[in-house]
Order: sequence, then structure tokens, then C-alpha cells
Amino acid sequence: MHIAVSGNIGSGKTTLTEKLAKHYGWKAEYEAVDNNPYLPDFYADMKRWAFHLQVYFLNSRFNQIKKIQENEYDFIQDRTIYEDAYIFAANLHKSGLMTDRDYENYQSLFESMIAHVKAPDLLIYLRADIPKLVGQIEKRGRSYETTMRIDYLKNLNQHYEEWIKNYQEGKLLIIDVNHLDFVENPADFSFVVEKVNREIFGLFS
Ligand SMILES: Nc1ncnc2c1ncn2[C@@H]1O[C@H](COP(=O)(O)OP(=O)(O)OP(=O)(O)O)[C@@H](O)[C@H]1O
Repeated sequence: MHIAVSGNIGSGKTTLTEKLAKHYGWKAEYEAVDNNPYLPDFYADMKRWAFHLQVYFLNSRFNQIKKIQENEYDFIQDRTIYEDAYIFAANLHKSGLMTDRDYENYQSLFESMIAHVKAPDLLIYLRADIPKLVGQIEKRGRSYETTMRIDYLKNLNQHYEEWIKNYQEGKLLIIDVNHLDFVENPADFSFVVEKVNREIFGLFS
């Protein structure tokens, strides 16, 4: 079984992925953040590094999916390959931070890859408004994320909502996390687990 957690920057994917993996005994696949060779440069100069970063994420996500699909274990994945293409790359192109030429090249690479990708059995989307995202980004205090503009988060949220509205690849669970704190409040985590239980009941057989 393949579960994926999606959502904007700071929506709490990594924490929820960790907690659900522990709760259900699933293996977890995280985003390449600490060893990412482009991320700090990208935040300093998006136009200069957009294409490089997108190719890096696409490849790293594709390798994760291969691993998940080739394995017999149940996996939970922190962010999907769809978000790289339909949210981040699309937004960079729309905002004029990726040229038409680079975007077309990227899309063609994505199309070649997506033919080999199976959608997750369950997609969990963490919906969060800007104040919640900003609060969580500030709390974790990654230095290179301090230059991030509110507009960037807003545009990403618009892309997320559009994508989720049209998502038909598999089961989808939308969780509004604006008033949830599944780290500090055990009842909030139980609330999420109950929702997930309802969705995965039947997927195990
Ligand atoms: N395709 C992409 N294009 C641009 N930036 C990306 C892409 N994928 C991930 N990132 C950025 O890489 C970093 C990944 O950090 P991390 O894995 O902690 O996730 P996050 O998006 O901050 O979410 P969360 O707080 O929900 O775990 C963030 O700054 C994130 O937005």
C-alpha cells in the first residue's frame, strides 16, 4: 500500500508522515532537504536555480516511487511527484521564474516519467491558510526560508486548490489543519488517524 501526504510548505507533512509511519508501522520516504544541493541557492535566486532544483526534485521523487512500487512493504511518502510538476514547476513558470524553453523541457521529462508512475492508494492533502503556513515556517526557522515571500505561498496555495479540485487518480482525504496541532495535542492526532482508518479500511486486503 502506498499512502502520500501532500500540502504547501509548512503545512506539517513531514511531522504527520513521521507520526503515521510510527502509528501504522509503515516505512517512510521523506523529501530530500538536508542534502539538497540547490535548495539554499534556489531561495536566494529563484530565477537562476528554478530549473536545476526542479530536475533534482523530479529525479529524487521518481527514485522514491520506483522504490515504493518495487517493494512489498507499505510506504508513506512525504510529498508527491504531482506536486513538483503541477504545483511548484507550474507556479515558477507562471510567475516568470522559469522560461518557456525550460518549462517545456521539464514537462517533457515529467511526461516520460509519469508513464511509469502509479498513483498512491490514498492521497492525504493538508489544507492550510497562509497564517498557519507562515507560523510553522517561522517556528522551524530554516535560514534559507526566511527570504520566502507571502505571494509565493499564496500562489502555491492557489495551485494546490486547483490541483486537488481536479484530482481523480485515486482515493483522496482532505484534512483542514488550520486548527489542528497533532504534535502538541494527542486528540488532534487521533482525529486524523480515525479519518485515515476509514479510508484505508479495505485497502489492506
Ligand atoms: N518541486 C519543488 N520546487 C521548489 N521547492 C520545493 C519543491 N519540493 C520541495 N520544495 C521545498 O523544499 C523544502 C522541503 O521541506 P520539507 O520536506 O520540510 O517540506 P515542507 O514543504 O516545508 O513541508 P512540511 O512543513 O509540510 O513538512 C521546502 O522549502 C519546500 O517547499
